[in-house]
Amino acid sequence: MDKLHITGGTRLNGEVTISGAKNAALPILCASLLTADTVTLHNVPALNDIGTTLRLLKQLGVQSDHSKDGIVHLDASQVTSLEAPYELVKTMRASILVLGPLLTRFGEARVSLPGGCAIGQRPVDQHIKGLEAMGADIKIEHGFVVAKATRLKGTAIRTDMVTVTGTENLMMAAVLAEGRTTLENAAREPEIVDLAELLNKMGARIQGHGTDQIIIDGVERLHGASHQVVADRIEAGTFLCAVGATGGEIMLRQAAPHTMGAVISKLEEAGLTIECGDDWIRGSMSKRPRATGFRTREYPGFPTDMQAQLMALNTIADGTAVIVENIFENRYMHVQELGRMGAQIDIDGHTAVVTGVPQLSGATVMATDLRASASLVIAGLAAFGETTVERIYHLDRGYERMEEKLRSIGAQITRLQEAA
Ligand SMILES: CC(=O)N[C@H]1[C@@H](OP(=O)(O)OP(=O)(O)OC[C@H]2O[C@@H](n3ccc(=O)[nH]c3=O)[C@H](O)[C@@H]2O)O[C@H](CO)[C@@H](O)[C@@H]1O
Ligand SMILES: C=C(OP(=O)(O)O)C(=O)O
Repeated sequence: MDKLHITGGTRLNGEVTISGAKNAALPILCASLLTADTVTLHNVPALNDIGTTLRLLKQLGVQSDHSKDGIVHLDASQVTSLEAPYELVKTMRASILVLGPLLTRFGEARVSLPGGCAIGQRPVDQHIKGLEAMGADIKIEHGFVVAKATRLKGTAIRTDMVTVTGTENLMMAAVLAEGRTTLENAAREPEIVDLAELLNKMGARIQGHGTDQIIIDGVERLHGASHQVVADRIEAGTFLCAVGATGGEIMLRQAAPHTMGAVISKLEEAGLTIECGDDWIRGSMSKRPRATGFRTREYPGFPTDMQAQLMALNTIADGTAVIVENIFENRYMHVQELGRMGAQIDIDGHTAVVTGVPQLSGATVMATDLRASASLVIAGLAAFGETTVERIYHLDRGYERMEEKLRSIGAQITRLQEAA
């Protein structure tokens, strides 16, 4: 299993190109199942989760190629299987996103209950409830969601909570359903807007994406389209936290600052100077960070996927920050590892109280999930001495060439490859 070795204490300076968003690219790849024509995607990041999704689609019969420059062509004209097996689904939450497309286009699907980051229970009851409301017959059998329908029928669906992949699955199911579907309490994340824009290019009739009420008028069939995946706001936020922790100046290219309002304003509160253009962000830091409390919320609130990284910045801040994680019940697994580096963090239920220390000290730590891994890298970059981050396969699920990008702006970070 690969590890990262970091020598901390170097300021970061330079330019980084932000990749396409994992959480937009994954549903968009699954959307290719909705048409027999070719879908061409640009700006698809080279990540383990993308590889897993392409393998899953291949197993269903979808032909694809992923070029080095991030272009993927997908052809779902010959779908030969309607089953997503456990082996391909176990590591990745987003694999549940083949359920809606398969069911609505082929009337049947058998999808293993998904894995993904172990940050909470993460049931898929709202996906199932919504599809049942559209007329699907669904059973859970031997760890699989087994769904059947003749043609799904549009209806009004109100999910009990705001769910990102739930909204995506139901939106994809609704595009080929008979009549109008209204999704109430819908998620408003930029990745949902990106998916809806692709679907509309394919001939879908979706309105209201980006608001909490999405209206979808079903059509008989969709056609091929070409689409550029939106920039990864979490990757961009992670790099800004890194420069906030080490000091220095970073220019992020091909970023989407309009999707990052809550993160940018918290980072400014922490002391970074941030300037933005349409597709770039410049962030600089020349002092010790200020303690900055926050509560995670659905978009446009502060994203849970940035909680661990901003916590890492708070560990060396001046003052005490109160952090509340509202989305997932088990998303503080980085706290113990940050503690090994000298961080002072107390947890009480959903609340973490971080008392900043002047300096962290390097240690061997273990990554437990994707964003937890990123927080340990940030802590290692800022710490005095050597840090080894173990189990970085989590990081490889969601960050494209992270250590190369960090090295290009001056970080002393290397990957230690070990035979499995
Ligand atoms: C691939 C992808 O896009 N992953 C993102 C997606 O995950 P994901 O789509 O899994 O997250 P959800 O928005 O669905 O989850 C929000 C909350 O609702 C609960 N819930 C959700 C669905 C359901 O049927 N029942 C239920 O109880 C979840 O356990 C969680 O507590 O949004 C999360 C919240 O922004 C992000 O952290 C993930 O990075
Ligand atoms: C939690 C995440 O991913 P997933 O939903 O794929 O587990 C994430 O991207 O931070």
